[in-house]
Amino acid sequence: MNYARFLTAVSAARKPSPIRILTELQQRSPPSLISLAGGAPNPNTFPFQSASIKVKGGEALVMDEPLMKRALQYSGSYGIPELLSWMKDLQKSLHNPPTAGYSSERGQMEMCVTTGSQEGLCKIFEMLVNSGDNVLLDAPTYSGTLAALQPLGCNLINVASDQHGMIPADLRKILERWDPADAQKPGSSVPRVLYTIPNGGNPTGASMTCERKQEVYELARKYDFLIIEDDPYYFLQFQKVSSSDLSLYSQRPWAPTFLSMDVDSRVLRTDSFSKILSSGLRIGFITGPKPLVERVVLHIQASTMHTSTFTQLMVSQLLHNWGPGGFLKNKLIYILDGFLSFSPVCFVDVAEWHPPMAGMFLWIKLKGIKDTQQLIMERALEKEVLLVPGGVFNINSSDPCPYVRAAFSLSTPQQIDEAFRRLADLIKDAM
Ligand SMILES: Cc1ncc(COP(=O)(O)O)c(CNc2cc3ccccc3n(O)c2=O)c1O
Repeated sequence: MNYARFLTAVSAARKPSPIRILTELQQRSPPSLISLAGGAPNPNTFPFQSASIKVKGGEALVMDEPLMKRALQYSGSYGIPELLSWMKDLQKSLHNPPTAGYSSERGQMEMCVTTGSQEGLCKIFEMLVNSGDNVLLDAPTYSGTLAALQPLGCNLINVASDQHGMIPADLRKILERWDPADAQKPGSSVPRVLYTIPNGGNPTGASMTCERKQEVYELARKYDFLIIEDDPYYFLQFQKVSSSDLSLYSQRPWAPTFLSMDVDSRVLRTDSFSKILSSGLRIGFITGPKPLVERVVLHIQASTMHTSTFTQLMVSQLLHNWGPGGFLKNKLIYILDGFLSFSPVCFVDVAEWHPPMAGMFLWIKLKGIKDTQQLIMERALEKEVLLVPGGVFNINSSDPCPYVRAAFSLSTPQQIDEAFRRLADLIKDAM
């Protein structure tokens, strides 16, 4: 793969930070090394001495004095080694990416820790998207992605989707505007990036089938574009997995990921611990070709420097205590029966929806309502119910949109029923 043609001028201009090189050199050196190089503060001056964090149903995480000094100090921009190696093992076990065995030049699988997958997305977009570029994505889509992409001045091209995710036939029809042979030509307008949320889409709850992913990947090969697989709801797929035995993952009932079919090293995958361990800890991961992950890390060096060392160490201790099998056993059970059995009678005559396949959202079309913005932002609060008007998930948020997004992660089944009873009243009043 010729990655140079995918980089923005800003990303191509980034150079390794000399200070960060020294930090990483020091971290790889024996304790006998005396460094007068890095401008790191002396942890003996820090007020925090140790910590013990109680874990539900498991052993406490202990940070004794030496570990606390490390936790409070600068660390490497890729992420701390023990967390990265744990995640690399998990990615290889779950997705068996062809790129794991590639050379660096061929796009060997590499990873870095990000401060939430939101940071990862933001830095990936800054690396790949120039003003005026054509970017493919299924809409509606995550409003945080639109917020990161639209200020870059790119041209967002909406690929139709349904309850099974992006529709390859529509993507093919869009791409027929271009000759694939032009893709590598300088100044070509052939799209170079496709963004999608393959599981438990936000806001739709839709998940892509294996067949659709394969068709999209073949189109990516034909027109030579990169795929950004934003998958924070991967572990929130409702089809139960019978075993936490990693070796069985190749037969798991879930559709394979784009990462697992990436023979060309053209997939950048963002994962997140927000929906399964903690959203406030801000831990995400990028998995992708080494030449591209390296450039994201250069941006991290010049911005956040690295994700909190303390947070990374805390999560790493938990994951090592659980082991990969324990992690999957602990975190794959995410069934909100209350919502999945959701079918309040009061609601079916005023709205329609598809049951979500994963994630935490329901995408609801309100019958007889042209645009939900005013209904939700002005009238819903009177009825003491709040949802997100669907327009915020569309490329043109001012276009009328009859949908609302409901999140079912924070409410009890009883609260959900009551909320929809109130919404049904609101819709009937409005009609
Ligand atoms: C598809 C997709 N990709 C990336 C992210 C970012 O997750 P991170 O790993 O935590 O950075 C998200 C998070 N989505 C949301 C976050 C959120 C935070 C506060 C309040 C509301 C929020 N609502 O509504 C959201 O949908 C997502 O849905």
